[in-house]
Amino acid sequence: MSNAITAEGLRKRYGETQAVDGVSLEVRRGEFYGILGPNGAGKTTTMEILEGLREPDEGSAQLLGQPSWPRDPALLHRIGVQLQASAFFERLTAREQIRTFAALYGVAETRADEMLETVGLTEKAGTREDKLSGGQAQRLSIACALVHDPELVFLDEPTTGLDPQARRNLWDLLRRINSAGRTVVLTTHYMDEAETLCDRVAVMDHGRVLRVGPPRELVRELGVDTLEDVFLQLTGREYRE
Ligand SMILES: Nc1ncnc2c1ncn2[C@@H]1O[C@H](COP(=O)(O)OP(=O)(O)OP(=O)(O)O)[C@@H](O)[C@H]1O
Repeated sequence: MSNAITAEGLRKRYGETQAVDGVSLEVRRGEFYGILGPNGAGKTTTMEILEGLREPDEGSAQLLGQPSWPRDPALLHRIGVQLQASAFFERLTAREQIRTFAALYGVAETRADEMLETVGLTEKAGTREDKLSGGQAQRLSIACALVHDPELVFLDEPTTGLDPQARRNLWDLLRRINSAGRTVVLTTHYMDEAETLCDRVAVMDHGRVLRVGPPRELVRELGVDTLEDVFLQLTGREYRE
């Protein structure tokens, strides 16, 4: 079977900024894959190209065996993308939001309500999206990305802004999804998160992939103690500004 993702020679420039500068990577089916890098490393742009939301200037990506660009509507049912909270439908409650996403995918309302429960938002089901806290909106966006049980899920910094308990709950949820055979690709600024969840990580900086491997192997190869040390050694930078 083909990889979940195969990307070759991706490049993307915004004006003077070479955001992505020759990224090639492979994500296997069923893998939990992390993209790490300092601010501005090109993680989000790379994800957007992989998701088929952005056209690369050069290079190409295959998503579940299909070209990611031009966007193939048949792939939409098979992938889940966590959108920013600003992409919610205006003035709908949490329940209405996720039921709307469910309806777009032809998924039952009961499944939408279950997902709300899974991310701990049942009590907020009747709250309008603009009245949710940052962490609650974050969890709602993740629930919306997962409502149609996609084979491949993309999450961009999913636990940023969550309190420790919500973060653990989300880790459990992502582990369950992955154990059920789903492929998960995420970006994160938290090295403990990458170490705990990811089968392999790609460390990026300046639009390039510097190194790929299982966290523990990278630690061993570089002769350091933690993934944080790996990050520091490869990028020469702390992982947060
Ligand atoms: N739409 C855009 N227009 C112009 N420049 C952009 C755009 N999107 C990203 N950039 C620039 O491209 C570079 C890479 O940005 P990108 O968001 O991909 O990095 P990132 O690794 O996700 O960063 P962060 O961790 O801060 O989210 C940055 O220098 C950013 O300022």
